[in-house]
Parts: sequence; structure tokens; C-alpha cells
Amino acid sequence: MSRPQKLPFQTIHPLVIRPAEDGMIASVASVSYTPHNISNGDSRRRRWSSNTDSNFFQSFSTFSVPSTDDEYTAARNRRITCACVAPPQDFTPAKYLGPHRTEDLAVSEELGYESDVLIECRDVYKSFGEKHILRGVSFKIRHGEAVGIIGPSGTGKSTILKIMAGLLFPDKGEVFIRGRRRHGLISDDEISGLRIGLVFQSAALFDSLTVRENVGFLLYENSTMSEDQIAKLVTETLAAVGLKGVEDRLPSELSGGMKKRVALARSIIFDTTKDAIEPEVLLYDEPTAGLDPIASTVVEDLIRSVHMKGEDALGKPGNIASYVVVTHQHSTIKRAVDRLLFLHDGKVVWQGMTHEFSSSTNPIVQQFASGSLDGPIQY
Ligand SMILES: Nc1ncnc2c1ncn2[C@@H]1O[C@H](COP(=O)(O)OP(=O)(O)OP(=O)(O)O)[C@@H](O)[C@H]1O
Repeated sequence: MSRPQKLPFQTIHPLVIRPAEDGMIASVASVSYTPHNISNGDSRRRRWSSNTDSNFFQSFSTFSVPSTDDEYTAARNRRITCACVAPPQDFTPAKYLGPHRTEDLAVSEELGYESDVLIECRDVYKSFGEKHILRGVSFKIRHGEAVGIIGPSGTGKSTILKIMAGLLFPDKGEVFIRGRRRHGLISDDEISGLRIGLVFQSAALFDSLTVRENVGFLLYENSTMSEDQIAKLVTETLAAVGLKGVEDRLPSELSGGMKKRVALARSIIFDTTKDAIEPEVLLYDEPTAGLDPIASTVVEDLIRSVHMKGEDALGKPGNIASYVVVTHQHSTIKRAVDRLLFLHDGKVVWQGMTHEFSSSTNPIVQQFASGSLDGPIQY
């Protein structure tokens, strides 16, 4: 890919996306390049250069701009899978041929780490200027888990999600992906063994692309699948999240709940022609924010349905190995997750199963659960 033109930092299009060599993951770097420079042109990307795709790009507007060639190269080589662009993976044991086979997902003393741990944050610190947001956050996300991260506003829940996704550097501390220490942001070789998808609160669809183009985006870009194959797979994936006949619509023609479903479809579609498949962890940032109670229930059930322990709208088991949900909503806590991490004052101050939350004697948890103004959490 030729180096794209640099634009001023203020641009709302601060991304460059590059098809990965293995054809499955897009490289997304937080730099100020226009999206029409994303890669060598292709008729299937005919509307890609539109200036209206602001939702998607705004999600990344806070990241740094590389100023040197080295930084540019580093940025170019970072890889993340965002729900907005990533094709997650099938994790059926029969298809999974990688070094970490399903049967190996058990505690392994010899390897020095528990091999069912997909992501581990160990003593993570993060500050923004004088604001010390994370001050020693530690937790593990295990294979098969459905974890919620809760806590007061501004406590760093989205920040830790971005650190897990490899979109932000921790200032101090370590992030392990399947036992391998990640050095800073996600880089090409370090992603292998696990796909990490981030589902943004806004759904972050490309405004100027149809639902079909949004959902099939990465397959059009990176796979060897034919347009017909992709279109068929898009229709099947949309059906799995309970949507039919919306392929030709633009995001502006969808309700908020439908947009979230489309974003989810985009995050769970994967190249069915590939053999070796890695497990995937999906990270949801406030997936039910702004939805009415019934629409929230629909999304909560959808999150469950694409998990490997769930069943999608077509009755097939889901493909997502584990997921993490940042949420404020009680219904989402109760319905969509099994285990909770409570973040406060830069640390995990409580963790436990969802059913233990309301009976906890921890004063911080009690205040949060009751919504009381009196207690250790001060606004
Ligand atoms: N890129 C950034 N630059 C400067 N400050 C930031 C940046 N990202 C986050 N912050 C600040 O860090 C703090 C934590 O933000 P974060 O979004 O992680 O909190 P949160 O717990 O998810 O909040 P909420 O529940 O309100 O969504 C906030 O004060 C926020 O303003």
C-alpha cells in the first residue's frame, strides 16, 4: 500500500486501514489519513471515500498521530479487529487447528500461565495528562466467560476496554493475550491466537454504505470469496441476528436497535472458506445505552446468542468464545453477563458472580446498586 496523504489532526477521519496478509484482519491505525486512501482501489469500495462516514471515525479521534516514518510504520502495522470492521471467527473445535487447540484450554503449569485465560490485564496504569484513571487494574478473562465491567462514570471502563483491544497503550503494567505479553498496541504477529473485536456504543456503521456492504466490509476487502458468496453469507449472518430484507438499506434508514444488530452482524461474520480458526473475544462498550427497555432486552439476548454457549436466531451455536460488556444498565448486568468486575478509583474493587452483586456487603457496591448519594462514591 502506498503511503497515504497526511491531513491535519483535526480531521474526523483519523484512520488508515490495511488488509492483512493473512486476509482476515484489518490494520487500523489512529492516524490522520482520509479513508479513500485506505488501500489500492477496488470497485467494490466505490463509496468508501465519502465524507459522511463520521460515526465510525469519531470513535478513534482521540488517538495519537504518528509524526515520523518509524511511527508511521508502527502505526501501519498495528492490528485490531473492531466490530465495525472485523470478521470474527468460528470457534468450533473441529475447525480450530491452531497451536492452542480447544482441548488445551485448561490450566497449564508447565507453560507458566493458565491456558484458558484469553486476556489478562496485570497491574495496568493509565493517565491522561494529570488525570490518573487506571491505577493498578488486574483481572483475567477466561475462555467461555461472559463478563461485565461496571462502575461510576469516568472511572475508566471504556479505557480498559480500549487497552484490551490494543487501541491504547497502558502507561505501566502488562496485557497478556493467551499468555503472551503484548508490547504496547496490537502488532501483526502478536495478535495470532486470538481475535479481539470491539463493538462501539454508536454502532459505528459507514453511513454511505448499504447494510450488505457494512456487514461484508472486511470480506470484500480481504477475502477471496466471490461477491455472491459474500452476499449470501451476509444474508445468513443478518438472519442470525434476526434481521431480514435490510441488505440494501442505508444505516440512516434503520432504527437504533437495528443499527446495533447490523454492527453485531459485522462483528460475527467470518470467512467460511478458511480452515484454521482462532477464538474470538468481543468487547462491547455500552451496547444498550440509549435503547428502550424492550430493545435493550433484544440486544442483551443477541449478545448471549452469539456466544459459544448460546444459540443464534437460526438455532446454531454462537461463535464468540468470550465477551466483555461495559454497561450501566441493570437489565444488561442481569441478563447478559455472568461475572462482574467493579471498577472504582482506578482499580477493580470488587468482583463476583452477577447474582452476588445485589447481596454484596461491600459499601461501594451497595451504594452503586442502590443509587444512593450517601457512601464512599463521591460525585
Ligand atoms: N483520549 C483521552 N484523552 C483525555 N482524557 C481521556 C481520554 N479518554 C478518556 N479520557 C478521560 O478518562 C476518564 C475515563 O474515561 P472512560 O471513558 O474510560 O470512562 P468510563 O468509565 O467509560 O465513563 P462512562 O461510564 O461515563 O462512559 C474520563 O475522565 C475521560 O474524560
